[in-house]
Amino acid sequence: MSESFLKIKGIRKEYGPVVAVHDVNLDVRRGEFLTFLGPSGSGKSTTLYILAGFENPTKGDILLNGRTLLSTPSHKRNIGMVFQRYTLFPHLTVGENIAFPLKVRRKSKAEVDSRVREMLRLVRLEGFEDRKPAQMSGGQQQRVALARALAYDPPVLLMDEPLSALDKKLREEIQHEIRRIHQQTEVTILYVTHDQEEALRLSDRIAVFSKGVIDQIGTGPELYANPRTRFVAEFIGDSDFISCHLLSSDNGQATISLGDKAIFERIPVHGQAATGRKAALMLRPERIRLGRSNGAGKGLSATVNDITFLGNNVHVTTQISANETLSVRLPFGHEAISGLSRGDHVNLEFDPGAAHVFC
Ligand SMILES: Nc1ncnc2c1ncn2[C@@H]1O[C@H](COP(=O)(O)OP(=O)(O)OP(=O)(O)O)[C@@H](O)[C@H]1O
Repeated sequence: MSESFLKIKGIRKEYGPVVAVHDVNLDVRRGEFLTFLGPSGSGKSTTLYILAGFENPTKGDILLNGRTLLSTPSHKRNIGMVFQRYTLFPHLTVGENIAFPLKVRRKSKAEVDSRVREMLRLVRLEGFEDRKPAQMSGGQQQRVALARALAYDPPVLLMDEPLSALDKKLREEIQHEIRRIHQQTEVTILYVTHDQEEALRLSDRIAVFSKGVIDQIGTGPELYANPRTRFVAEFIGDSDFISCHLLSSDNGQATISLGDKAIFERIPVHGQAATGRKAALMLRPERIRLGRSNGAGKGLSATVNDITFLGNNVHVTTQISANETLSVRLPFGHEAISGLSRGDHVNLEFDPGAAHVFC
């Protein structure tokens, strides 16, 4: 992974009055696994279709190794695709499906046969060569689709929600396979999903889409630890937002008050910070420390509302004011939970770096 070899420059796409993509800019590195993550309608698929050549942008350009792709028709772009709806040819066998893009490229029979065997090995489907797609499970079919897309060694592979039709267990299994295949082939992958867990599991970097633009791009841990917008904070990881007052802000760090007395300092602040204004404090449930209240704690006073057992975690909902709650997640067996019950008074603390203020 080094130099930028795929560049998306100022892409905009209008469908009549609908602006599907406003202004998307992206530098993709060779060998990178980059995921477009965002809610339905945020412009992920449209951006991918423009890369594939199924759609033309209203504005902007796409460069592969410094040369525009827009003048090259879709079938000549040499880009692999695995789409949820871009299914296998039902009348061809698995082997014939994988061989198809090679035959189109007029490869010799010996080359086709050896490449089909290699691809079947890569997706761990040796022995399935003569089956028809209908005789295979959904997960196996997607692995064949992956083999077919990779057969001619494309520099870039586009995947649009390829696993959305599969159940959770199978999805995880194929995610694992996709990761292994990416590491083995070093193909550059652009992957679309609206599932944050899938994005975090697979990607080197994630581009978070919102309303036709990329709100933020970074590795999973970067987006989780340093979300620049409230939207990204809500989309990656779990979070609660409570209202606070901004007392002062300096150099990207804020001092805030919560309720009447609790004051917190050095909290990263985002947006147009205006002293004296109301803002939203974001906290992750797993970054809050919960202790028994002795009335002298320097954190937030709260009352336990509910305790839910979730397997390896325990989720504690606390009431911090008449109409605001805050969730705390603790590992099962944590000493803070032992003997804890509804109605107990507790003290909640967090490190300044574990919180964010959004104005
Ligand atoms: N052919 C089209 N004609 C008109 N509007 C379209 C067309 N294709 C997409 N749109 C609109 O553009 C916006 C972005 O759509 P797009 O499919 O790119 O979003 P997405 O993030 O991929 O969503 P999903 O996860 O639901 O596929 C949506 O508002 C959609 O309705």
